[in-house]
Amino acid sequence: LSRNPPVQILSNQCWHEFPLSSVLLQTSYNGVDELVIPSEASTSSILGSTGQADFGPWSYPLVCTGVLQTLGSKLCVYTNASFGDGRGISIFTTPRIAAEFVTLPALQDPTALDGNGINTFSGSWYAEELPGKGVGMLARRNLKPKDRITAYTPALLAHLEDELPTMEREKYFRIAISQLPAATRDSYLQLATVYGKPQIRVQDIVKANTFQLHIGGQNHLAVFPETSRLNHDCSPNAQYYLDPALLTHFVHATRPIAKGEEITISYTSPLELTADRQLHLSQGFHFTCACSRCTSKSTDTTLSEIRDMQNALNDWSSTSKASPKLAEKMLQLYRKEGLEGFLDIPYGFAALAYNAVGDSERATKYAEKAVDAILMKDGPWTPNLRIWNEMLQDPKTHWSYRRRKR
Ligand SMILES: C[S@@+](CC[C@H](N)C(=O)[O-])C[C@H]1O[C@@H](n2cnc3c(N)ncnc32)[C@H](O)[C@@H]1O
Repeated sequence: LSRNPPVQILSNQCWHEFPLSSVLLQTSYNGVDELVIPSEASTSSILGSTGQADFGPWSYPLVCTGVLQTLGSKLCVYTNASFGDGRGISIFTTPRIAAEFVTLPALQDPTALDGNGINTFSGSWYAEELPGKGVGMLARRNLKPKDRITAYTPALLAHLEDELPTMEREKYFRIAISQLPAATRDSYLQLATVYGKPQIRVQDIVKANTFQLHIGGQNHLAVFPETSRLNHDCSPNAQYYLDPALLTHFVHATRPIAKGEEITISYTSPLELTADRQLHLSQGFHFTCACSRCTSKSTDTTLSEIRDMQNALNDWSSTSKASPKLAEKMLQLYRKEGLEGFLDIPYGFAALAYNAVGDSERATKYAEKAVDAILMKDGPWTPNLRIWNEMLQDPKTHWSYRRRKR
């Protein structure tokens, strides 16, 4: 190579940008009413003489906080009760971000959801009480890798601020939930809690069930009632991503799942050491994970082997120990750990390792697999896709081609 293009170092397995997050709740419990469910009368009183509401895309008059110092803005409750064919959505955010929400395909174009089978039961799952885990989601039929399991929009989205006192925030969250159509409100209120404190029930449900969506330059907590029934496993058989344009949480099978088997996702990075995963789960979600990896003695040893291999494969110096064989071995270790939902990184390393020794055919095969894996883990817009699409355009002109001696 005459012009030495910069080597792209693959970062360590990057965990979801918007993980199922744990929310810090203060615990001051004073003077709060139970949920206020809007009555028929109060609902009809906000409708004009035509029976149509006068609040633009929103179904109720806005209820807002004062200006929050940290945001330089107020936060208001925006509910669209007819969103998603009557499923409804409540958003607690700033007026500027609410205006951005309105421009999203999810709110602009009803066919964007229907046309993609979003909020439609896939027939793949059912929910059932499981010993020691609360309710879980199980496979209704045999599932294949890449089968879509769920695709749902959230009932509640809330700006991730940390200025409102807990009880004050609870008040606005309750208004948001109260304004949802009854079926959505009920399925929200039946979800699991972490603290079991009725005074902060709506936030408690957020704490146990939230994912995060980045909209308008700001993270928002998002609760998806159906998807919330997915329990955690450190070698999950399903993977998820969030689509900010469709406001949708997608879940796909990452390996064959037998009818009746529990469907799981990972709430924490499965590449963290066991003690770190356990700490994250006990602090964030108040349970002790007893999955096969958490109880296995070999998991941490395998993780450090994976880390060493990844470092070697990222080494592009003349003394590098990287080889296609090493990349294949790393792939095997991921599979041994049940990390089929996280194969984008080992597939990517395999693509680079093969291309580096001039085997563009195998490089293409693995780059295609990396793309498939990224699509299930990060969604179609992720910048990481570009890396592999660039290689797929023409592996032989890619910076990695013949970069290492065979
Ligand atoms: C998002 S919810 C999952 C559904 C929940 N089991 C339910 O009953 O609705 C998260 C809560 O489920 C429980 N959970 C999830 N995974 C678990 C696991 N592997 N072992 C025990 N409890 C688990 C914990 O109580 C956690 O706070």
